[in-house]
Amino acid sequence: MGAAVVDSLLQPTRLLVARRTAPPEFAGMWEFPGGKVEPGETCEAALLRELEEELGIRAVLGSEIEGPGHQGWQLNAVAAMRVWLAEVADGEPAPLQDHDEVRWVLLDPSHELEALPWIPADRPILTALRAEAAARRVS
Ligand SMILES: Nc1nc2c([nH]c(=O)n2[C@H]2C[C@H](O)[C@@H](COP(=O)(O)OP(=O)(O)OP(=O)(O)O)O2)c(=O)[nH]1
Repeated sequence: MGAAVVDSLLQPTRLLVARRTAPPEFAGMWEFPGGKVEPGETCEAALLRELEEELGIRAVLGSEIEGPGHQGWQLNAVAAMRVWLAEVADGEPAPLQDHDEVRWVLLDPSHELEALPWIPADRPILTALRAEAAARRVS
Protein backbone atom coordinates (compact mmCIF):
# COMPACT_ATOMS: atom_id res chain seq x y z
CA MET A 1 0.00 0.00 0.00
CA GLY A 2 1.04 3.58 -0.53
CA ALA A 3 0.86 6.90 1.25
CA ALA A 4 -0.10 10.24 -0.24
CA VAL A 5 1.78 12.27 2.37
CA VAL A 6 0.44 15.81 2.25
CA ASP A 7 1.38 18.96 4.16
CA SER A 8 -2.05 19.11 5.81
CA LEU A 9 -4.83 16.54 5.90
CA LEU A 10 -7.34 19.32 6.44
CA GLN A 11 -6.19 21.44 3.51
CA PRO A 12 -3.66 19.62 1.37
CA THR A 13 -1.55 21.84 -0.87
CA ARG A 14 1.67 19.84 -1.24
CA LEU A 15 2.45 16.17 -1.80
CA LEU A 16 5.59 14.36 -0.73
CA VAL A 17 6.92 12.37 -3.66
CA ALA A 18 9.73 9.82 -3.67
CA ARG A 19 12.05 8.61 -6.41
CA ARG A 20 12.68 4.86 -6.54
CA THR A 21 16.11 3.30 -6.83
CA ALA A 22 14.97 -0.22 -7.80
CA PRO A 23 14.05 -2.40 -9.63
CA PRO A 24 15.76 -1.24 -12.86
CA GLU A 25 12.46 -0.76 -14.72
CA PHE A 26 11.22 1.67 -12.04
CA ALA A 27 14.50 3.26 -10.92
CA GLY A 28 14.38 7.03 -11.38
CA MET A 29 10.58 7.07 -11.37
CA TRP A 30 8.49 8.84 -8.75
CA GLU A 31 5.93 7.11 -6.58
CA PHE A 32 3.95 7.10 -3.36
CA PRO A 33 6.16 5.77 -0.58
CA GLY A 34 4.94 2.51 0.87
CA GLY A 35 5.36 -1.21 0.67
CA LYS A 36 3.92 -4.59 1.32
CA VAL A 37 2.06 -5.89 4.35
CA GLU A 38 3.92 -8.39 6.48
CA PRO A 39 2.16 -11.40 8.01
CA GLY A 40 -0.03 -10.38 10.94
CA GLU A 41 0.00 -6.67 10.10
CA THR A 42 -2.95 -4.49 9.21
CA CYS A 43 -2.61 -2.33 6.10
CA GLU A 44 -2.49 0.81 8.22
CA ALA A 45 0.24 -0.54 10.51
CA ALA A 46 2.29 -1.68 7.53
CA LEU A 47 2.04 1.73 5.94
CA LEU A 48 3.15 3.52 9.10
CA ARG A 49 6.07 1.09 9.43
CA GLU A 50 7.12 1.63 5.80
CA LEU A 51 7.03 5.42 6.22
CA GLU A 52 9.27 5.12 9.22
CA GLU A 53 11.71 2.76 7.48
CA GLU A 54 11.78 4.53 4.13
CA LEU A 55 11.54 8.18 5.16
CA GLY A 56 12.29 8.31 8.88
CA ILE A 57 8.97 9.93 9.75
CA ARG A 58 6.13 9.17 12.09
CA ALA A 59 2.88 9.83 10.29
CA VAL A 60 -0.82 9.92 10.96
CA LEU A 61 -3.12 8.47 8.36
CA GLY A 62 -6.18 10.19 6.99
CA SER A 63 -8.85 8.73 4.75
CA GLU A 64 -8.22 6.22 2.01
CA ILE A 65 -8.09 7.41 -1.58
CA GLU A 66 -10.52 4.82 -2.81
CA GLY A 67 -9.55 3.01 -5.97
CA PRO A 68 -11.91 1.39 -8.45
CA GLY A 69 -11.24 -2.13 -7.21
CA HIS A 70 -11.63 -4.02 -3.98
CA GLN A 71 -7.83 -4.02 -3.63
CA GLY A 72 -7.55 -0.35 -4.51
CA TRP A 73 -5.63 0.75 -7.58
CA GLN A 74 -4.48 -1.76 -10.19
CA LEU A 75 -0.71 -1.48 -10.78
CA ASN A 76 -0.24 -4.27 -13.30
CA ALA A 77 -1.76 -7.60 -14.27
CA VAL A 78 -1.18 -9.07 -10.83
CA ALA A 79 -0.75 -6.31 -8.27
CA ALA A 80 -2.93 -3.61 -6.77
CA MET A 81 -2.29 -0.99 -4.13
CA ARG A 82 -4.49 0.75 -1.58
CA VAL A 83 -3.52 4.37 -0.88
CA TRP A 84 -4.12 6.51 2.21
CA LEU A 85 -3.70 10.19 2.80
CA ALA A 86 -1.14 10.90 5.50
CA GLU A 87 0.47 13.78 7.34
CA VAL A 88 3.88 14.02 8.99
CA ALA A 89 3.59 13.93 12.79
CA ASP A 90 7.28 13.83 13.58
CA GLY A 91 10.57 13.91 11.68
CA GLU A 92 11.90 15.34 8.47
CA PRO A 93 11.34 13.09 5.42
CA ALA A 94 14.61 11.78 3.98
CA PRO A 95 15.38 9.08 1.39
CA LEU A 96 16.67 6.45 3.83
CA GLN A 97 15.64 3.30 1.97
CA ASP A 98 14.33 2.42 -1.54
CA HIS A 99 14.53 6.06 -2.73
CA ASP A 100 17.32 8.48 -3.62
CA GLU A 101 15.29 11.69 -3.46
CA VAL A 102 12.15 12.99 -1.80
CA ARG A 103 10.48 16.28 -2.67
CA TRP A 104 7.41 18.33 -1.74
CA VAL A 105 5.47 19.39 -4.84
CA LEU A 106 2.40 21.56 -5.23
CA LEU A 107 -0.80 19.66 -5.98
CA ASP A 108 -2.28 22.60 -7.80
CA PRO A 109 -1.23 23.94 -10.23
CA SER A 110 -0.08 20.50 -11.19
CA HIS A 111 2.64 21.18 -13.80
CA GLU A 112 5.49 20.22 -11.47
CA LEU A 113 3.67 17.11 -10.28
CA GLU A 114 2.62 15.98 -13.74
CA ALA A 115 6.03 16.71 -15.28
CA LEU A 116 7.80 14.19 -13.02
CA PRO A 117 8.39 10.75 -14.52
CA TRP A 118 5.89 8.86 -12.39
CA ILE A 119 5.40 5.12 -12.40
CA PRO A 120 2.69 5.11 -15.07
CA ALA A 121 0.22 3.13 -12.95
CA ASP A 122 0.21 5.95 -10.39
CA ARG A 123 -1.21 8.63 -12.68
CA PRO A 124 -4.89 7.79 -12.06
CA ILE A 125 -4.18 7.91 -8.32
CA LEU A 126 -2.71 11.39 -8.74
CA THR A 127 -5.85 12.51 -10.54
CA ALA A 128 -8.04 11.22 -7.71
CA LEU A 129 -5.79 12.83 -5.11
CA ARG A 130 -5.92 16.21 -6.83
CA ALA A 131 -9.71 16.00 -7.00
CA GLU A 132 -9.86 15.27 -3.26
CA ALA A 133 -7.50 18.12 -2.47
CA ALA A 134 -9.55 20.51 -4.61
CA ALA A 135 -12.74 19.45 -2.82
CA ARG A 136 -11.14 20.26 0.55
CA ARG A 137 -9.86 23.65 -0.54
CA VAL A 138 -11.61 26.53 1.15
CA SER A 139 -12.62 29.03 -1.47
N1 LIG B 1 5.44 1.59 -3.09
C1 LIG B 1 4.90 1.80 -4.30
N2 LIG B 1 4.95 0.79 -5.22
C2 LIG B 1 4.41 1.05 -6.41
C3 LIG B 1 3.79 2.29 -6.73
N3 LIG B 1 3.32 2.24 -8.00
C4 LIG B 1 3.62 1.03 -8.49
O1 LIG B 1 3.34 0.61 -9.61
N4 LIG B 1 4.29 0.29 -7.52
C5 LIG B 1 4.78 -1.07 -7.72
C6 LIG B 1 6.27 -1.17 -7.70
C7 LIG B 1 6.51 -2.57 -7.21
O2 LIG B 1 6.54 -3.47 -8.30
C8 LIG B 1 5.28 -2.90 -6.39
C9 LIG B 1 5.51 -2.95 -4.92
O3 LIG B 1 6.56 -2.15 -4.56
P1 LIG B 1 6.94 -2.02 -3.03
O4 LIG B 1 7.91 -0.91 -2.90
O5 LIG B 1 5.71 -1.97 -2.24
O6 LIG B 1 7.56 -3.42 -2.73
P2 LIG B 1 9.04 -3.89 -2.72
O7 LIG B 1 9.02 -5.36 -2.81
O8 LIG B 1 9.83 -3.15 -3.76
O9 LIG B 1 9.54 -3.38 -1.30
P3 LIG B 1 9.10 -3.74 0.20
O10 LIG B 1 7.69 -4.17 0.27
O11 LIG B 1 10.06 -4.78 0.62
O12 LIG B 1 9.33 -2.40 0.89
O13 LIG B 1 4.32 -1.89 -6.68
C10 LIG B 1 3.77 3.32 -5.75
O14 LIG B 1 3.26 4.43 -5.96
N5 LIG B 1 4.33 3.03 -4.56
